[in-house]
Amino acid sequence: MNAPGSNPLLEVRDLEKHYPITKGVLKREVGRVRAVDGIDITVERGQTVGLVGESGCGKSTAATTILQLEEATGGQVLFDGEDVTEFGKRDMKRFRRRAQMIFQDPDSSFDPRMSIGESVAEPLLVNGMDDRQRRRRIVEQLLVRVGLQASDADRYPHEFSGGQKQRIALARALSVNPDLLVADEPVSALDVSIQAEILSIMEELQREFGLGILIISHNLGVIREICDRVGVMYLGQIVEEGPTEEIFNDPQHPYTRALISSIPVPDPHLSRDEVSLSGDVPSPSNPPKGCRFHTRCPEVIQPDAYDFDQETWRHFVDYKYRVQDGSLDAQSIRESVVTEEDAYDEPNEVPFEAFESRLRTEFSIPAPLPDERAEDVLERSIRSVYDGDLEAAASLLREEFETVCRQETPAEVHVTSDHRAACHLAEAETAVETPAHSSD
Ligand SMILES: Nc1ncnc2c1ncn2[C@@H]1O[C@H](COP(=O)(O)OP(=O)(O)OP(=O)(O)O)[C@@H](O)[C@H]1O
Repeated sequence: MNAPGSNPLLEVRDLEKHYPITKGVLKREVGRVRAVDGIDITVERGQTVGLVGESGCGKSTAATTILQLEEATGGQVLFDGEDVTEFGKRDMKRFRRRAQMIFQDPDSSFDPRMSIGESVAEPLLVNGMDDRQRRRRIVEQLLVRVGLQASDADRYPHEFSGGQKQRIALARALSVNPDLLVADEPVSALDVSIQAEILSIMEELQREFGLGILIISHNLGVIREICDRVGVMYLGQIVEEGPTEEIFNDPQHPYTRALISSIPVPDPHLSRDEVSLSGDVPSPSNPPKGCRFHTRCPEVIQPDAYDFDQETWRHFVDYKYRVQDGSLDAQSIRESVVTEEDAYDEPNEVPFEAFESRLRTEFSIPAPLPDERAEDVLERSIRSVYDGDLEAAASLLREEFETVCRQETPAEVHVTSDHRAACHLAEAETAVETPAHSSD
């Protein structure tokens, strides 16, 4: 940890990596893929910090941008207090030694023609250690340190299993005595039985070398195993961040809750209510307005005027968004009625009642809705969909069923002094618990 007043090992501030989307021969920029869209994360010496989220949330881009393997489009990466994004050649070389990375696929990390000894020694050579025997001694010590044998230095990558190769990758990363290790899905390509071994070696090495580790994983189980702190990433942003135990025991963001609920329970007799998330992560080239998670959030907030059962409300909002983005296909609903009911031969023979009933079944929307006014608007919107006028349906729904989750971007709130989350629900709760905040 830091001496008072000294800088954290790594401090990422408002980091952005946007990829331009270009068109035509002139490569005119017509949009941006917001892969990383303003993240803050800190890694102290001797600390392990996890970055977790589904595939496509921007974790790998965050890692490569932090390490300057890709140029940031905004923000700062402070390493020991110095802004890495402004480093010249010499400082960059020093940074490249002090901050090492290991990847998911240990196979791709090695040149099959080089012996393990040569591969592990490579960073030493690049950093100017010309003494061959000294290099060899260090390599042998490191191989033993990661649970292999000194004589393995003379063998070749194909002679090792995936788990052994990941141990060798660790030995190589540590050969130059780094301060920071960034590990991108270091165990997800390995058998579950081997994963625990690699994680425990990482923990031991971290203690021994006083390393700061940033570990990236889609697997919260892995993160819980070894991290002191966790950042939960969704669509290029960190939606919740805090000490690991707090994140697991008192998750504030519905996305975190959904990820936690999907961790497999080892004992099949123990059950947990798994929160299922509908659909995939939306495209970062056109992220949803307001809270980016609202298009999939099981806890999306209802307008004050309604008191729907939450699941019904979620299904209802799914219907609304499908109407609004124009992806609801009335013809396929008619066709499915024809396929399932003998009464009709052609899609255009399907009457409104059968169409409506099929649509409600598809979206799990009960008939009628418990609220009369809502039922009236819903019914009129389904009538417009039936008539092929999605525009009219969309405008009816837009006016009636708005959620704060789409209307407003949630502010980041501090649940405790070092646990933050960006969700309207967390905002409401902290406002109740700490009234002083509301008057700020
Ligand atoms: N070079 C690129 N050009 C355009 N878009 C990119 C580029 N690299 C990544 N992306 C996009 O950025 C988003 C984030 O990708 P990234 O690989 O960082 O996510 P991830 O959370 O690490 O997912 P995974 O675990 O699948 O690698 C994705 O939508 C991806 O398609």
